[in-house]
Amino acid sequence: MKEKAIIIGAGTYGQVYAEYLKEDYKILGFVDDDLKLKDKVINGYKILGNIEWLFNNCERTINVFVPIGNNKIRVSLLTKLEQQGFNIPSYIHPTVNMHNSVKVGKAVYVLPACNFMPLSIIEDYVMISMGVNVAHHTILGKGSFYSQGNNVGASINIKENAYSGIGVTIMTGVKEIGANSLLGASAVIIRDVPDYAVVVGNPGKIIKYTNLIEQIG
Ligand SMILES: CC(=O)SCCNC(=O)CCNC(=O)[C@H](O)C(C)(C)COP(=O)(O)OP(=O)(O)OC[C@H]1O[C@@H](n2cnc3c(N)ncnc32)[C@H](O)[C@@H]1OP(=O)(O)O
Repeated sequence: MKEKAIIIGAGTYGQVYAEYLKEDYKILGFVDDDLKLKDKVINGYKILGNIEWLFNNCERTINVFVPIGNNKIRVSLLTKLEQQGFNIPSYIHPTVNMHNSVKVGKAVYVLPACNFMPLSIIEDYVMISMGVNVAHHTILGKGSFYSQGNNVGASINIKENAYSGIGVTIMTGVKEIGANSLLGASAVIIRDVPDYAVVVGNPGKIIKYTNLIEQIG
């Protein structure tokens, strides 16, 4: 019998994850704080209640997934769920090619057709969209996010909550991508990126320092 699962966030990512997760879990429905969604049914799944309802009413044996692109929101919810004793499994799509030396943290989400070379590390709460390639010895830091088609070189330390837009390339030779940094769509990163930097273009250049991570995803 399939284990039960609830998905936090009924937005587009939540709906996509429901389609993947239903292969392995009995999806009970979504939890969402958006009042407009109260009592609605989305793609066949009920909105069961808001986040407060989940914490106050659900058994701790339930599996909870939080496929929310906004790093700050995802990390804060997963931290609270973990502290409160909920199961927060990872989801790795069956087409993902991951060498058995790759270390995978808690509540890591990886969509189809990603490739991970030996000895790469995926820390807790990382979210990865489809078609992302990660070379050896690279560390994807806690709570970071990778949009579709990212190409990440070898031996790069990507720090917590970094956000990488669609089609980004991070060249081997780069040592560090800063915490809370944001790599714009299609950027080609050839130098280290400081914390909170927003980098765009080829070659990638810093356009500002800001906490855009608060808003994006
Ligand atoms: C499955 C999925 O949905 S995956 C979706 C993943 N999301 C993404 O990939 C989006 C990532 N976000 C971006 O690339 C955004 O453009 C950001 C965050 C880098 C910048 O956003 P903002 O702060 O709003 O910057 P804004 O739009 O004002 O642009 C500032 C300047 O940078 C330029 N710029 C912005 N983004 C890019 C980019 N990706 N590449 C090149 N130049 C860019 C703009 O043209 C503008 O230049 P100008 O000042 O000469 O006119």
